[in-house]
Formats: sequence, structure tokens, C-alpha cells
Amino acid sequence: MDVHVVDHPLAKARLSTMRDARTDSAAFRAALHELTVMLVYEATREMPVRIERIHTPVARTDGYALASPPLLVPVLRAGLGMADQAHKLIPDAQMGFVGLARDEETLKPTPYLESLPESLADRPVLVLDPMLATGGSMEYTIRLLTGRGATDVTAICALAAPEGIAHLEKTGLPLRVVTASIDERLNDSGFIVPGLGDAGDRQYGAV
Ligand SMILES: O=P(O)(O)OC[C@H]1O[C@H](OP(=O)(O)OP(=O)(O)O)[C@H](O)[C@@H]1O
Ligand SMILES: O=c1cc[nH]c(=O)[nH]1
Ligand SMILES: [Mg+2]
Repeated sequence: MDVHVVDHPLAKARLSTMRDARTDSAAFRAALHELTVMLVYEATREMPVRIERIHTPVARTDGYALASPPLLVPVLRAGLGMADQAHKLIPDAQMGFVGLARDEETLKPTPYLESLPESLADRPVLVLDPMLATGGSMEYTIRLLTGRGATDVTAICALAAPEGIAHLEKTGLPLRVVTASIDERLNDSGFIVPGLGDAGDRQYGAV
């Protein structure tokens, strides 16, 4: 599995704002928005482009556009904080939605929403979720997508735990991960250490 860490000073700065326990919800959301732009920018670097001749006011030249705009799939709730920024970068993208809540005891995802196009054959998919912890929520999401024919899936996460990466690797699912950090470990409650706490609660309040 290809894992790409976006190790850029500006990404580190936004991530540090998100990690800081003193950061309030509005500033946390703003930092996640900005980090999302950097992660999506890197994740789409190798995407095939369509070239067509265009006219500048001065001359003819090649114009570029994504050959096949990806499907964006934010995983609710926390992934919602990445959706608008990703969509601004790729305005032609269609968006699907998956809603999952991790059970605090078992750490297994409980699904409550699935809104996806019927067929995803030949369509790249970008899954947006700031946190990859045990990897259970991402595995669940990827299986929904591959069940609809997706073969080109990229998970875009602010943070990942080594345990979650290893878990996804073991599944053998066709997946690439783009993240700003692979942290140290998970704690006994399944939280990423040092992490940033609960990404959904920090954006929207505790449920
Ligand atoms: O890798 P995992 O161990 O599955 O954990 C990661 C999941 O946990 C968080 O969601 P959460 O269940 O807290 O829901 P929320 O977004 O509504 O807060 C996060 O946004 C991921 O979806
Ligand atoms: O550290 C973690 C782990 C799972 N989900 C979160 O929001 N944070
Ligand atoms: Mg949460």
C-alpha cells in the first residue's frame, strides 16, 4: 500500500494548530480547511489530465483539466470539515457521503448513512476523513466503494496511527493513503497519540 506523508512546514503548522488543546472550534475548522487544500493538492498530483487547445489574449496554447474528476467521499461527521475545501479545488467532482460513528467500547464503526453512486468502475475516489486510528472506519468505507467497483481509492487523512496503516495494509484493499503525519501509537481508548483528540467533537462539539 502506498502511504504518502505530506511533510511540508505549512502542513505541519496547520496540524500543530489542530493538535493544540487551546485551539477553539472555529480555529480548528479553519486549520483543517487549510490543511485539506494541501493534502488534496498532493493527492491529485499524478492524476491524468485532458489537454485541449485554448486561446490566451496573446496566443494559442495547451489548456489542462483533470481527465476524470474524482468522486469525493467525506466520512461524517469529522470528514465534513474537509468536504468544501476539496470541492473548491475540484469543482467538477461529484460528492458521495458515508456516516459512521465509532463505538467507544468495541471501537467498531456503526454505519448510519450511505449515499454513493451505484457504479464506481473507472472512477477515482478520494475519501476524506481527518483521522485514521484503528483503520476500522476506513476499511468499512473502502469496502463500500470497492463493492461498487472502485479500484482507485485514495484516503486523505490529517493524521494516521501506525496500527491503522498496518491494519489497512493487511486487508489487501486497493488503497493509497495521503496524510500529514503518522503519529506514535494508539492509546488504550483507541485515540491517536499524540493526536489531536476527537476530530468530530473538536469541530462540532461533543455528542
Ligand atoms: O480508525 P478508527 O478507529 O475507525 O477511527 C477513526 C474514526 O473515528 C472518527 O470518527 P468518529 O467515530 O469519532 O465519529 P465523528 O466523526 O462523528 O466524531 C474519525 O473521524 C474516523 O471516522
Ligand atoms: O484519536 C482519534 C481516534 C479516532 N477518532 C478521533 O477523532 N480521534
Ligand atoms: Mg468523533
